Amino acid sequence: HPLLGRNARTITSRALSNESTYDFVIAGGGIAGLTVADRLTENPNITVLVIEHGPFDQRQDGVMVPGAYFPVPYLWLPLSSTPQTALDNTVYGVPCGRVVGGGSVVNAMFFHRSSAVDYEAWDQLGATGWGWADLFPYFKKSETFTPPGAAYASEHNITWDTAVHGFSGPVQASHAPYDYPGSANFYNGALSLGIDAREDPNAGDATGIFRLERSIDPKTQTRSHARINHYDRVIASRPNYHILPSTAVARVLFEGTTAIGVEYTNTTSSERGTVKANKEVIVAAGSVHSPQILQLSGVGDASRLTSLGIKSIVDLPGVGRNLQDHLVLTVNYNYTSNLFPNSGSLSSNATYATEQRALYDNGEPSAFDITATTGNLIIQLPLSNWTSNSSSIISTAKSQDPAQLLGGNPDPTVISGYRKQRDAVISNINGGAVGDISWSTGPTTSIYMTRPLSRGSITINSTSILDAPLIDFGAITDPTDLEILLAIYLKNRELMATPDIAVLGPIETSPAPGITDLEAIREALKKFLQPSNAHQCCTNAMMEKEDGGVVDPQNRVYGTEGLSVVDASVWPLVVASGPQASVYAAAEKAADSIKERHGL
Ligand SMILES: Cc1cc2nc3c(=O)[nH]c(=O)nc-3n(C[C@H](O)[C@H](O)[C@H](O)COP(=O)(O)OP(=O)(O)OC[C@H]3O[C@@H](n4cnc5c(N)ncnc54)[C@H](O)[C@@H]3O)c2cc1C
Repeated sequence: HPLLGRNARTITSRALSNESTYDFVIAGGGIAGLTVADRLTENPNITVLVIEHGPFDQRQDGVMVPGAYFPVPYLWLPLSSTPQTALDNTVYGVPCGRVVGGGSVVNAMFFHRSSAVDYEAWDQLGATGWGWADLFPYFKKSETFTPPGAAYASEHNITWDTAVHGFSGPVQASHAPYDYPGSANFYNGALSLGIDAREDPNAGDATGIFRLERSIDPKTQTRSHARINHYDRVIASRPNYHILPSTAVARVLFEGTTAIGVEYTNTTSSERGTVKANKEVIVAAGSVHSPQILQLSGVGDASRLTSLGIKSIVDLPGVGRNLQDHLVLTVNYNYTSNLFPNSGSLSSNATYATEQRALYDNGEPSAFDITATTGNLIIQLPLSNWTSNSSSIISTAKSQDPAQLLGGNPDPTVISGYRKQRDAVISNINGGAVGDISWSTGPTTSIYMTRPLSRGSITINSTSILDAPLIDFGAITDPTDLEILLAIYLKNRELMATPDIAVLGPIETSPAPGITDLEAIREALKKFLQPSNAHQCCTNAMMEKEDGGVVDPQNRVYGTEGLSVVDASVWPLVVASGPQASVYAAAEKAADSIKERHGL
């Protein structure tokens, strides 16, 4: 092979010709893309080219140092939503990473699995073979977990179950060796409300209160991201693994319905070219951009694509439908007697910040070990633990007409899949978590709504990859979601009123200070709600084609040959935890499936 033998860290388009051929071409070098590239190139006879829209990061503090996380570099800018009809037509930013390593380079580094019931729902919805027991070995394979020291762990209520972790995988995972004193108040306040302490959320039950594991190398207290753990880690011995950065995959090239390569364009020089794939084109551009690439390639709703002048290769109306994310509501407080230090201290107290930075640089426990502005603890609960009103919320959910909710005359297959998803979500609503509360110990408490019933979409609006697609979160188009959010918000008021937290003197400043009328609270929540926590998924769902599905359980795009999708866009349902641990595990599983079908 002409490209073998070059141990190129990166490859430039000048080194490629339109005749250049790899076994696999991967569109998008984020978490899933680099995980799969790493596993495929374990075989020295297999060549892989990853084409990534963004550049390599420069290992600056904003990437590597948890406490220096804000402002976040390498976000995809500008990227915005369509006006959100249920939120007064407000337009919101769409947070995504655009860098080699994708979301793992810019995310808040929380690294944890969801409850088994979430993956069981995938399996039931058509992702056959993707249940908890199927994914479990891949969760272990993906991580090297380093538990904290015993004394520190017992002082800070950190517990874990060794049997469920991996100890030789690529992602370095650990607990922060530092915490603010207010965390104890949060923890004890939660227990006093009857919320269970979970020994280890990674064991199949991710409900209760627990300390968050992070994708951070405990030896250096720096981010373990996909470029480090699935590229830098192996590249010295992999001349068969190439990355072409700062280049957009413009479309997949077909011969009939067989994918034979891709067309790409440099994102700054607009230089264009094509490259061939012998065995497969693997799409891994994330849940916003993977459906965009498929649609631009003629894979999607045929009538929509034809109206833009794109030749239809396969009519798959589910491409770009089923967009899900976690919604975020920030509740702000002034504290009359908060403890020092807290998560606000790094920005408000220069002496403390200088002292903590010196400790960090010296390798000692420091506030810089914690992701800036976010707490170490989280509460995740099912609906019936947030509210005594769950049966009335379930009735609201059941009374909705799925076809009406989707809007825009959706294909009957998409409606059919949505109905099945709703049944699965509603039947588990008192099982797995539907939302979270995390108090940073400083001015902000974050409420996450992690089990939305509303659905959004990604739809191309031009024939160019350099134009953003229409991104419609469909936020709270199902009014049930607002009721669930309201329930969590009200529970948070109870939490803040427990003696352990009340002693700190929290005074709410937004979104609904002093308001008790429920309708007025709903309106206030809508004003402060963010439709995205950067956890977009599910836009190329692994479901039956008759249910609006896009890929089969081996990640292959229906109606095509040589084309697969491996990123979070293939999930049928969003998981009710930070997604990245599940993206790594699902990509490990996809890599095994690809190897198997090619006899590798
Ligand atoms: C700000 C932020 C904070 C987050 N915090 C957390 C957290 O704390 N915990 C957690 O679990 N999850 C978190 N996430 C989410 C998590 O990072 C994502 O779920 C995960 O990265 C998704 O993986 P993926 O492989 O599907 O896509 P990505 O990792 O997003 O990778 C997709 C890649 O494809 C590239 N691409 C797009 N279009 C093209 C194209 N046309 N051609 C070539 N390349 C293309 C993109 O540049 C990107 O690098 C966060 C995400 C963000 C953005």
